[in-house]
Amino acid sequence: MSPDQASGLRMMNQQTSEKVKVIAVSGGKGGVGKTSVSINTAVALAEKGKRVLVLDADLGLANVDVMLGLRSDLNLSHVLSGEAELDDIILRGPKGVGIIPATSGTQSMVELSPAQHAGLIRAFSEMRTQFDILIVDTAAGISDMVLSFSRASQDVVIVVCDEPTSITDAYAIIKILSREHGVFRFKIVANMVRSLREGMELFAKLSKVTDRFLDVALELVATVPFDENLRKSVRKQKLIVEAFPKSPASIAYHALANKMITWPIPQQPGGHLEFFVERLVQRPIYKDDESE
Ligand SMILES: Nc1ncnc2c1ncn2[C@@H]1O[C@H](COP(=O)(O)OP(=O)(O)OP(=O)(O)O)[C@@H](O)[C@H]1O
Repeated sequence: MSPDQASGLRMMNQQTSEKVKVIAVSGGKGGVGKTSVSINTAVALAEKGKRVLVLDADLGLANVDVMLGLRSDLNLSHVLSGEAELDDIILRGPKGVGIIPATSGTQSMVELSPAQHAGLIRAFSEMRTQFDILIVDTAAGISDMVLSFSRASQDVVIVVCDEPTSITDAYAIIKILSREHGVFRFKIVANMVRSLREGMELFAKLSKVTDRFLDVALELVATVPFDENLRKSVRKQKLIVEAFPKSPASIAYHALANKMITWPIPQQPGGHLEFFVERLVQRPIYKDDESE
């Protein structure tokens, strides 16, 4: 770490005296409902009085634009290049939820130049926006970027739906994160299910393969029903938790938000945001070339 980065982290330590919870939402396969889970749960958390930031690392701004009608020409890449401050690029969504549009490129965080590393750390350390919870909506697939964000977060939520490709992709991301990045605990959201029972069966299917081949702990943290009102709310450019607060999926997002609030923040130095940024730019510590 360069002296510049170290001083940036120290500064962040002083400024972020309050602990921040960082939660990554991944899934492997696209279209499983990561963004819906991230944004709706973020708004549900905000309704419960939490200050929430969503880092939209999902490819492009299309999602946020379509779902919330928000547009921006600036994203994280402008922050990394020093053209903008993090505070300048934060969009305000419903209930004051802050949204950081990430870069739409596929550049990996571990491949950032030293200057960009320092820029990222400085950007977070100088951020004036105060918040309690950072939700990182990662991109589809298992790129380095997705892996770095997941590794750097305190909790990794994996969204899965009952399709063979979704289960295979969820397994693949859990495998890489556990074998190569030292992440062993995963919180599973069963999405688009028809009943609680179907959600539990889906969880059981995934657990069966992970138990057999991997040394990981999975926990089912939410079962989100298939809900037509999601599509209807997208058409209204509103979130379902706003447009249809009593709808089954909205109720599930609120239940997940209630759980998130209870997830402990580790007492290690990792409780703070600087730990997130430090880990984001670090190379993987664990390397296991064994393959199945
Ligand atoms: N529980 C649900 N019931 C019905 N439709 C859903 C549900 N969850 C998500 N969807 C719909 O599925 C589509 C994909 O959802 P979303 O954009 O949240 O997925 P994603 O995993 O973020 O996808 P990508 O990574 O490709 O952006 C959207 O049209 C969304 O409205």
